[in-house]
Amino acid sequence: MAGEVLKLRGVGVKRGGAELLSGVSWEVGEGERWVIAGPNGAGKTTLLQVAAALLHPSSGSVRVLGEELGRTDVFELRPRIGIASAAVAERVPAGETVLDLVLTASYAILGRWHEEYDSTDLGRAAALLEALGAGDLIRRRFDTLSEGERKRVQIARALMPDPELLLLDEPAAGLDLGGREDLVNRIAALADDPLAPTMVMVTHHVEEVPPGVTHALLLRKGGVVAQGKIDEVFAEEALSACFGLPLQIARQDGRWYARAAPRNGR
Ligand SMILES: Nc1ncnc2c1ncn2[C@@H]1O[C@H](COP(=O)(O)OP(=O)(O)OP(=O)(O)O)[C@@H](O)[C@H]1O
Repeated sequence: MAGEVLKLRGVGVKRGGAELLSGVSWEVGEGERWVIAGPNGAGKTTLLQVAAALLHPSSGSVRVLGEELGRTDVFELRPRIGIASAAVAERVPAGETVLDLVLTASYAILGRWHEEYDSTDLGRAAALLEALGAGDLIRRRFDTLSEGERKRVQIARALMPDPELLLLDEPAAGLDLGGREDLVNRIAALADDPLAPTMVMVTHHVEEVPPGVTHALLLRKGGVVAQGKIDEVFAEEALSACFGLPLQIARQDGRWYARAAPRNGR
């Protein structure tokens, strides 16, 4: 395998008596593009939070970018990881501008204070927003943006610190069809870019998986159903077991489609 980016061994997470994850072992190599898929409540966000060094597991071991959680300063580790998630978006201070939201990612903080940013920082933030199709939003307040605009700005923020690991939690959730397709294309461009960081995205919908994703992990009830190369994992048997219903899967032009298997030939 290419250089190791994530290594989880027997990871469990318990909260309030509930087992959110159990026995999760998973390795991600440098340059790989992963999707974590599974039904509501499967533990996808929890797993991403562990990978982001935002959540410490109750059991097992986690190594992120060569650092063992529990034995490393997570405040030094976190700026090496870019994350876009609803949990981050919810904590954006009222009135924060798009530019400040992207800039503050350099310090892995939310809310501009008295930090200094130079023209290189400003140029990078502007270029990233431009690349995500959000260049004209730079002076806007984040809290006035549409859902689709917010998603693109969040990805620009996640990329700002030039992370070694990029984590996207349901990047297309809440988008209309045009917005979803636009975002899938933008993530596909990232996935294709050999200079882009190792990437892990979470989704419920196989239709949201961009071409260029190389690996998949299927989660159900906190446990791994299947993981490995996407062509092998996105098979009818494994996806049906993961989502708990018989599915038919199709692939066209690098995109995946799923529907419930017809009953009685209908
Ligand atoms: N603090 C908590 N205490 C108890 N249960 C929790 C807590 N936080 C999350 N859960 C439960 O853990 C399970 C996994 O949650 P998680 O958000 O990781 O799932 P998910 O796969 O991302 O779900 P979704 O697709 O619906 O976003 C859910 O059943 C959730 O209700």
